[in-house]
Amino acid sequence: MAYIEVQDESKIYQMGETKIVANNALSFEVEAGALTVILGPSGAGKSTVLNILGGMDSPTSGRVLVDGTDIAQFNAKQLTEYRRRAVGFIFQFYNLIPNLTTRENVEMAASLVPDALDADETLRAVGLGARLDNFPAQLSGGEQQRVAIARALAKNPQLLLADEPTGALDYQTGKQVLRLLADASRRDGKTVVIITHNAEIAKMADRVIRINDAQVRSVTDNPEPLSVDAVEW
Ligand SMILES: Nc1ncnc2c1ncn2[C@@H]1O[C@H](COP(=O)(O)OP(=O)(O)OP(=O)(O)O)[C@@H](O)[C@H]1O
Repeated sequence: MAYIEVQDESKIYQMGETKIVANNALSFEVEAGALTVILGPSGAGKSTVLNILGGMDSPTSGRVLVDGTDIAQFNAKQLTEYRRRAVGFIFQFYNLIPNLTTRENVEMAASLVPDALDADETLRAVGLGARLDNFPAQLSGGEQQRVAIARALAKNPQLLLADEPTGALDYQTGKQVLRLLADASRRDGKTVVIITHNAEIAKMADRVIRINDAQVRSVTDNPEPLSVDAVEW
């Protein structure tokens, strides 16, 4: 059984008289420990499905099995527990707390779970050992995104979800961030899902799920995913 099984998942937003079908009967699987990219243009429905996988939203219909449990059926309390314990979420614009230091941002996330990793060690592992007492505004965009990755990793979740994690970063900095996410899968066995509109980034994935116009258009496995260093855009 795959770690994630999305079955016929639809999400419809009702805006007054208008219905917006953001996800239209999506079905796909994500394997445990693999690096999966969800690829598609702006408006395709990628963030919608990632937010559902992250327990931040629920589908209108369909099943979303994560490690054998259908999170589509979760009530608000169960979703809160799931978000806290099972998922590390990385946003395009980092979403750090501006008046907490790097260390405090990571410690706060770590305090949500019983088996958290040490905040300082996790920050050292992403190359930020010298910036523990800095505030987010004192860091570059790439450094802030690395804090956000450390914050997600420190909770030690099985699942890492990243929504356009390199979207606000330049090429070299984006590569550093992708390298950390690839290591989380390849070295640490985390299940990593990255959404992007960049087809080049998809070449580093074990599996690429293409979404367009609210539907899954293809699911392709890369027998030989490229290393981050070989990916160019
Ligand atoms: N909360 C919401 N209320 C109403 N419509 C929404 C909501 N969230 C998303 N949508 C709509 O659903 C569709 C899919 O949006 P989504 O953000 O999932 O796409 P995306 O592929 O992630 O795009 P982008 O890369 O631009 O973020 C869009 O038409 C969007 O306007």
